[in-house]
Amino acid sequence: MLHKITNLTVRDVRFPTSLEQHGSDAMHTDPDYSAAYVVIDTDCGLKGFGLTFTLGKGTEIVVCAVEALAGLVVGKSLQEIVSDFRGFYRLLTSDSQMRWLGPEKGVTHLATAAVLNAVWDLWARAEGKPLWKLLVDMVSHRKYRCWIYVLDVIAREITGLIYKDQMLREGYPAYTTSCAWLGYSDQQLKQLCTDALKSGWTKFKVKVGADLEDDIRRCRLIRQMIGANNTLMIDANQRWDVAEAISWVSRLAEFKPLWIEEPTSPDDILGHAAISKALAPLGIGVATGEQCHNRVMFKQFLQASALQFVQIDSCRLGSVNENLAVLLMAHKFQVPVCPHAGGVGLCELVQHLILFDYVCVSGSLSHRMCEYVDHLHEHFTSPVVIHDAHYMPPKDPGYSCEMLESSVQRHQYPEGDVWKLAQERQNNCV
Ligand SMILES: C[C@H](O)[C@@H](O)CC(=O)C(=O)O
Ligand SMILES: [Mg+2]
Repeated sequence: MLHKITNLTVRDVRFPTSLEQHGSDAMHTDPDYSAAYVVIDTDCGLKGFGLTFTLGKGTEIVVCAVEALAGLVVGKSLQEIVSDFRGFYRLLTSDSQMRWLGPEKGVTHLATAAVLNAVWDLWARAEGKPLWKLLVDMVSHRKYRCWIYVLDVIAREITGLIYKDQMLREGYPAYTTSCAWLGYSDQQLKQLCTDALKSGWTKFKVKVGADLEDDIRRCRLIRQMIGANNTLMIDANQRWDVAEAISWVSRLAEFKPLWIEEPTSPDDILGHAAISKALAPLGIGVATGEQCHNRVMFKQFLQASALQFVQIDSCRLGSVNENLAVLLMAHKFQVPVCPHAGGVGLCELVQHLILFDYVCVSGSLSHRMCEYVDHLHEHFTSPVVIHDAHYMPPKDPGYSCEMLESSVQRHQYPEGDVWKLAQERQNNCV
């Protein structure tokens, strides 16, 4: 069957997470976790679902960008796309008028991610496999032709499939960010840590960067809660300049964080290198990637030894195609990949990529773990399964991107019931 694509729709779906400060950090104090949600229809009735993640306002701009790309997708068949996926990736990212808006960064790249995520979902569904298994099988059949530009640093040899059974049995290790968003009270932090420890979590991330004294208090509290042997990470979401990052994190070194995440501007590669060098004697690494535009930036981060943990993002980079390139480069440079997840749908998507990374690329769990955030999974038709702080490999065909239609309708902005109600409340207050 050819699976000719007959239609592409995109919707602005938002969740009012800011009301309870879920997802808050030093730079994003009121995030409403949102998605530009794409559905691809085909002539045989099979659909592909994809999304990219945003924080509320501005999702409508990503929706416009997806609409601008739709004409490049509709009318093509799945076979046509996947038989030259590299060409299709270039088509989406190199349109001679659209590329001026990027290239391969910002809104247009988020839109590319949403569209390509839907295409990969469609492909995995057409093959009747979860996406991670489709990728693993592609490697065993030597069908990897999805990356460009970075061949100079890509490792060609890919390890075998010996780790698959282990993953199916035990799952992929995860850490939680859910206990310590910046807007949570100390009481809330304590309660959430207690619950998480009971559920088997051993690795925790805490938001920092707004106020040093607050950070010291919160890091002390969380370290007391989790004990000396569990793992702590800290995340500043780009709040500092380079010198400030070094002095601030040095003050937090007594709490033994494994990494400082996004200490400064995500574009400052040499700044990250300087921070990495200064913090290495304290045993603190630098992690970044959730706002790293593309594989070319990652290549330079790796070449400059500017990060010690690569945080791929399933919706920031150009979907699976570009994430594969980054996984291979990280392997080449022997830097562990610890994906960014959370948001809405990011856990659902990125679990496929990290499973592939373990089974076919890295074959190692040393200093490797995938982020987990305990929000909004109930809106997906195949939500993540976490067991004993591990991601259990998804079994359903596809890329786990499909949302419940009832959830999409309720949260569609601005006409969904959730937003109409919020608007009415606001009008009554005025
Ligand atoms: C605004 C988002 O919640 C951001 O804080 C997420 C993040 O940095 C992370 O999960 O890491
Ligand atoms: Mg982060």
